[in-house]
Amino acid sequence: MTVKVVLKTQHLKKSYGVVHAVEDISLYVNQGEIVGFLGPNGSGKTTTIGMILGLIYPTAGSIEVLGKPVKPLQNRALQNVGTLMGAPSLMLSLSARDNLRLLGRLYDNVTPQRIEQVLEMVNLQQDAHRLVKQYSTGMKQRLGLALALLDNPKLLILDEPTNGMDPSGMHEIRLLLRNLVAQGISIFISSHLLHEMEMICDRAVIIFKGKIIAEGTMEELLAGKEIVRIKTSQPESVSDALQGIMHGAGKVQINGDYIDIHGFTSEQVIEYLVEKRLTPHEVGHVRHDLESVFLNLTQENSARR
Ligand SMILES: Nc1ncnc2c1ncn2[C@@H]1O[C@H](COP(=O)(O)OP(=O)(O)OP(=O)(O)O)[C@@H](O)[C@H]1O
Repeated sequence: MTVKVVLKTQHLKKSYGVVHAVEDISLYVNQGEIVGFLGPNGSGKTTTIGMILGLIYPTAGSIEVLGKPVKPLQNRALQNVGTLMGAPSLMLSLSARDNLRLLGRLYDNVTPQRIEQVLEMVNLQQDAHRLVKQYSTGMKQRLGLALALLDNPKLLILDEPTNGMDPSGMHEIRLLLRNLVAQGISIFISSHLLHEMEMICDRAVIIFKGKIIAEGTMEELLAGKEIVRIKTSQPESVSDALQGIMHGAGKVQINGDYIDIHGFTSEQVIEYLVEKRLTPHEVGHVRHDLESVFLNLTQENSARR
């Protein structure tokens, strides 16, 4: 079975005078995937999404959505795309249902049944009659997603949709997005909330200063990069000795009585310790999460520039 690509950018670039907001972004989203677009503030996520949505003219590069090229200010390629950028624009003095009715008028096929369907998809039926000004941040974001879903999109493009939400609100959005994917919708989602994204996404593209610095499935991004943690009563001298032997490779961090060693396997660390006749109290591993992968990558890339 061939995998269908629902979003593809090639060598996308955007400069504002001397500011290179996006330098060379080539990425793709396969049908049925949730792909995270991750990067720190100012790394170029919103600019990239603006170009994908035809809102910003690229300086160079190409974009294809659902097999059609995206041309700025022409929305033909974006007919089957739903989007939510940050906090949604809502009519606070209307109910959620009336917000959906109002926006539904912009589309040809939004029936009252479809409105009830999207309310159900985002789990807002019980509160659909309430004024939106009484809604929590999480409920407003869910209503924003309902608006994005109104026209039956095949692809959702979400820019920081969980910003400002508490853990329970994020949990709901997480379940909701996984549910949408199970129904055949593909999702491209930007965020700097790495822990959240690790739980939501199938794949991630990590950008830094406008360029991709890593991409892959969560398993690929987290694989093969163990942190070895040793416990010792002399962390300073053990750390100095390790750094001396490692010749600048890897990274050694002291945390109280513990030393975390990045970039080496536990066998290598034990070999080094034996060589120096150092005996730690314990040698173990710490689980590598997306946040530590990300921090290491951004530190490495900052050092290189
Ligand atoms: N209209 C503009 N004119 C000049 N520079 C801009 C403009 N828009 C964005 N930039 C710059 O481009 C870079 C990327 O910004 P962008 O908003 O795309 O990043 P981001 O990853 O979405 O950040 P955040 O997470 O803070 O929203 C930043 O340095 C920003 O200051």
